[in-house]
Amino acid sequence: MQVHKFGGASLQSVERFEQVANIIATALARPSVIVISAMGKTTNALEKVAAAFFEQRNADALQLFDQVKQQHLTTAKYLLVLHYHECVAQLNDFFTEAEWLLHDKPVREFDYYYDQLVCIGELLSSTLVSFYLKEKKMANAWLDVRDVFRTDNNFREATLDWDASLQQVQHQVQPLLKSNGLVVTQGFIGCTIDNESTTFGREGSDFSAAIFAHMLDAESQTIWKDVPSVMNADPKQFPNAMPIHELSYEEVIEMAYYGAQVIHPKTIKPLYEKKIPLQVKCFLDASLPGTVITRKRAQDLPPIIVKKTQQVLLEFMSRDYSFIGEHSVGQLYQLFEEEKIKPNLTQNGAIRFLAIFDQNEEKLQRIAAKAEAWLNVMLQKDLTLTTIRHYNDSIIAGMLGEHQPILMQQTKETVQFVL
Ligand SMILES: Nc1ncnc2c1ncn2[C@@H]1O[C@H](COP(=O)(O)OP(=O)(O)O)[C@@H](O)[C@H]1O
Ligand SMILES: N[C@@H](CC(=O)OP(=O)(O)O)C(=O)O
Repeated sequence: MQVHKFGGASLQSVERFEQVANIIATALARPSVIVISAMGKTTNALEKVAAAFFEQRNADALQLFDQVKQQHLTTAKYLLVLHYHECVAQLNDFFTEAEWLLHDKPVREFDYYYDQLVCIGELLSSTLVSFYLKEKKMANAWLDVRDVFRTDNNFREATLDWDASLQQVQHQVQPLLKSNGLVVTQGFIGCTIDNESTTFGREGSDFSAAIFAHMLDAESQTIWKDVPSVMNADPKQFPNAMPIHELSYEEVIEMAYYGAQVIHPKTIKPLYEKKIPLQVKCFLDASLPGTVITRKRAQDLPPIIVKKTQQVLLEFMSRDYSFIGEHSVGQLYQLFEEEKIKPNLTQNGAIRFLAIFDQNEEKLQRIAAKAEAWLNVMLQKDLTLTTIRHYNDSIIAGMLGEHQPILMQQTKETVQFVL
């Protein structure tokens, strides 16, 4: 069996739904599990709904949610004739799930409401895909993954209960695959034992697909993207980026760790453990070779560049020339954990500790305020963190130009600098 994942970009318009259905008709083996992300930028839109609700701007939240609703209803109208009413009935169930909550008052933490609302994106898009495949005479079973993936209640960064989830996969998914050939389900989301929805963190659908691949001993997992393959840099930032057709799990895990937004970092481990190849293919042209990721170490890789903009530097300095030792750094990491925020790069000096983060004004201000109890703290915004794997001197010189980096770290394989 195979696992295929279609991300938001592959479902951002009616034409793209048609392309996805063509790929499913022609390029997928049976049985396959099809893991679906939310349409286009729906997750961002639902994040705004959650924020408005939590600030008790219920009317705004309902209005923002209505835009999400209309977008899905319009898509259903364009895609479906035979199965239109059945599909709208299922979409309405999820609309009601969200609206029921949006009329309420928040009494729990933000992350809980975030997950209850944001998970709706995947439930809606997978419903559309499932009915559209039926419309195209492709039998399939739609599965609410919340009945299968058990997680803890660490909302927005849930941890999977592998044993409990494996049992559900065996009891529910395997029979569905046998009888239907195709199972359409959601990425990114799961559920606690108390029936509360959870999410695995932004862009977590690749990870969901890898969980299925691992548990079902898939022959392969394929992620369908809007790029020809994994490239040696984001082609949106570097138009001359080159395709890379073969990569090792290790290389991809490093790329993802440094912030390449092409594959979610948690995806590799479940595949690595079962030696399942990960393919990245282009949904715009399925005949392109794409990238195959396996245990095999690729030779002669070009420099691989990951550029993260909108970075913020927090500089923590000791007040009295005492060293910033393990204890102080440990306390800082505790603050980062409390705020559920991870530094992208750190550097420890005698009396200084530097940490680079993605921009998140509120969280970073809170960390700075708390750390000021024992340290001086400075914050610098609008920086760019560049990571180059397999670098050479000329590429570093070309990227630095006349600039002097604020921070630079270099190992044999990787150089990182902040400008
Ligand atoms: N090294 C890279 N190779 C290819 N694409 C990359 C790379 N780094 C970043 N990207 C970006 O990843 C995008 C595809 O991922 P994404 O938008 O998350 O797709 P989806 O949401 O559909 O899964 C591409 O459009 C590209 O801009
Ligand atoms: N919809 C979620 C999960 C996801 O993985 O999406 P995508 O596959 O489009 O990156 C997000 O946007 O974070």
